[in-house]
Amino acid sequence: MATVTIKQVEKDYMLGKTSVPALRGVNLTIEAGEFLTLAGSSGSGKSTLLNLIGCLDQPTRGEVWIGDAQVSNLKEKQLNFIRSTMIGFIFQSYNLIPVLNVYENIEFPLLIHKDVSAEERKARVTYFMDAVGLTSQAQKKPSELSGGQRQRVAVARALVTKPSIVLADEPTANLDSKTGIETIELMQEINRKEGTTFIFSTHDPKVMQRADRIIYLEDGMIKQEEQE
Ligand SMILES: Nc1ncnc2c1ncn2[C@@H]1O[C@H](COP(=O)(O)OP(=O)(O)OP(=O)(O)O)[C@@H](O)[C@H]1O
Repeated sequence: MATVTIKQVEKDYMLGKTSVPALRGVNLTIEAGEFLTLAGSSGSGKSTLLNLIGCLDQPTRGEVWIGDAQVSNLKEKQLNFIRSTMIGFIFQSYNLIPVLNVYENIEFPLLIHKDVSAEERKARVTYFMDAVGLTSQAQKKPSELSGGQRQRVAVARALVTKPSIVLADEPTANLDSKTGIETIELMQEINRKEGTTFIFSTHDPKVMQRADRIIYLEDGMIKQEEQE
């Protein structure tokens, strides 16, 4: 089954009284387990599309489906449920909590999942902290880590709730090229192992080449697509 279906999606932002078209008729189907990137120059609509898939915003026209739910029809409570159970987010600026250590940052999104026992929580945090190679840094605060290590904490934090989709808006933008590619390779390894769908955006051609499918956006439309 398709994990994400985008049908004739348009998104306009209002800038004062002027309407700015950010997406202009996008159609896209993403299957479960894909490792896909959104490419395109600044302003082409990558973040807007990721925000719609992440249920952080609603399209002006058209439909966004996550699994079998059309998200534009859902109330805030149902959107919250989808966001917290089906989707993991990784941000350009990591968004870690400075006062929490590595272990606690990874654990944090699980604390609202009352159905996950303390034992299961510990097992999951331990598993994903190991998967991103940070077990030896468990007690460190984000300020004591390198950029690449911080982004690995963010990857583990996005995965700990076992979402079916992970969204990453320019996850390598603040990393040097080598660390950026290592981060993408880590995401790819998890994609292969866990079957999690990854959708990320990038400007960097070296990073984009690591994806199995590249969707090129231009002026709010899909211009071209490449598949490995
Ligand atoms: N909140 C907003 N209000 C008004 N216009 C916006 C808003 N967010 C985005 N836009 C406009 O929508 C268009 C698409 O922006 P978007 O951020 O989706 O592009 P992007 O490809 O992610 O760019 P970048 O690579 O710089 O992040 C741009 O013209 C942008 O200026």
